[in-house]
Amino acid sequence: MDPKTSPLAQLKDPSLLKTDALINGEWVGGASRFDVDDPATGALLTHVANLGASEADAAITAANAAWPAWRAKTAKERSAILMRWYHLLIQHADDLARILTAEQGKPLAEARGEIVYGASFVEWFAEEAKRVRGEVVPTTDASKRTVVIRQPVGVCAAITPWNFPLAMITRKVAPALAAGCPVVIKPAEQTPLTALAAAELAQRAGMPAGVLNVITGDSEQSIAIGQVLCASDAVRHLSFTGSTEVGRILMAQSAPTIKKLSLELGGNAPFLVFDDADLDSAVEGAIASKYRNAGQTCVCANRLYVQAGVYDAFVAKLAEKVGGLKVGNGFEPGVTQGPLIEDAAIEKVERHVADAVAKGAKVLVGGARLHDRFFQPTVLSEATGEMLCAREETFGPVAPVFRFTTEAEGIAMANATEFGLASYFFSRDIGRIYRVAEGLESGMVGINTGLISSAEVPFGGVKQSGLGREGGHQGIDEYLETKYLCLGDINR
Ligand SMILES: NC(=O)C1=CN([C@@H]2O[C@H](COP(=O)(O)OP(=O)(O)OC[C@H]3O[C@@H](n4cnc5c(N)ncnc54)[C@H](OP(=O)(O)O)[C@@H]3O)[C@@H](O)[C@H]2O)C=CC1
Ligand SMILES: O=C(O)CCCC(=O)O
Repeated sequence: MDPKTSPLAQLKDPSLLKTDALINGEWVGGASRFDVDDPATGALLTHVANLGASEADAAITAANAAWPAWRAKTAKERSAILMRWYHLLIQHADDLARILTAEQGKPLAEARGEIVYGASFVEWFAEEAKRVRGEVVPTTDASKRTVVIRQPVGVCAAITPWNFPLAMITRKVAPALAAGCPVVIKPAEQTPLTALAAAELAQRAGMPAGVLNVITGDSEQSIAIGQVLCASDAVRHLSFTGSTEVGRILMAQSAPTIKKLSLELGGNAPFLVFDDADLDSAVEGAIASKYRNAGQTCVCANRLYVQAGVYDAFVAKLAEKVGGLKVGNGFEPGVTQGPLIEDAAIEKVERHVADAVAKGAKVLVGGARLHDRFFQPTVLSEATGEMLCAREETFGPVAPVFRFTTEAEGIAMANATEFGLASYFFSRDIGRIYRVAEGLESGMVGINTGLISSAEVPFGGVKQSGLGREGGHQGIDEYLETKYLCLGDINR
């Protein structure tokens, strides 16, 4: 790409554009580079250090060496560094958003929203660092005292996806750092630049060398890096967000070292609208949930179930609103839907739509690729359980709308999946709200809202959507070991 027309040419602070990896406080170029492209234009943005197994090993060694001093800092000292990092992320939000849109494609305003959201995990865990408490347990033996303390687990690895290039890193790394653990981050091949810019700001915040390391690599090297991270005895915890398939591989690879795991995997979220719902609010919620990040979010509504009495009215209102969404390059003002991340992603969306139409779905709006990686925001009515979109995450801007009659049937359809990350429903009946919220098999339930994420709540799934919780006061527990101390003979 011509450096003058590159979206990255307009950074207020060009030194945020880092293309080397960060190991032990040093920027490392490596022997080869891989391309990072703008998914909206296909143009080359830059080349990034293509590292592999030996550099992953070096990063683990550096992190392990940095651990004693990092854990020995007081919580207040670690908190102060995290708070400085938070302020720098916010101060540079415009540049970070620009980098994020350039490599990921989401509209600039949405990218800026992600920077603020991503930074909020750093702020939250800077505060939580000071609230890691132990316990004194009343004993049944008068000669003993029993105490429980909590200590950092050790070196933590974070493997993160392209759909939230900052937030998926900070949601893992901030609690680890707050707890006293050093980290090795492996960002996605498509979106290393946001991760590296955030790492540069962590350096400026005073993060000691080796405490925060970023290893970049292409897809092939990612596999090698993943193997090293999983096989290492020094790495005590691995946190991963991405596909269930890769989550399973990492879990198997971590078995020999019995690593602690946090896994945030596929979603296939159901979104139910009951006859008693406020329909305008349900349509608004569906748009927010389904079309955020062009449908490329693991908590995006994937299957919309609407009760028979309001089905026709709901789909008509939804189709009308979806028809008004503006698709285009994320840097264009007013655009709400950017490109999909890669060719394989748009091909999957096309496959799901073609399959649904072949099996009887009607296209109410959209239904086709506009050009390149841009897909029309789509609403399909008369969706049924035999369609691919009922079973697999589409990860794109397609809303298949299924019909149900009774509350029990709606819950059963929603739960008919091996996944259980988020679910949503709209109802104004308080009894139903409790029944359905308790009946849905998912780690999170949005009730009369399509947006549920924030730093202070526990994010995570049940069933094959993963293990552990990120965010909330629970988020730091993943990075702490519980140790029980038994003091005997106290009367001598
Ligand atoms: N739960 C969620 O938030 C997400 C779900 N997905 C789902 O997954 C599908 C595929 O997306 P994709 O990006 O390929 O997701 P992946 O699960 O393949 O990738 C996520 C991260 O894992 C890395 N990775 C992939 N394979 C390995 C491995 N064997 N060892 C170590 N690291 C590995 C990737 O690196 P690299 O990029 O270098 O290959 C990336 O950093 C999407 O269509 C969507 O359905 C995707 C992203 C997020
Ligand atoms: O895993 C994802 O797809 C990111 C979730 C975004 C969020 O925190 O809402």
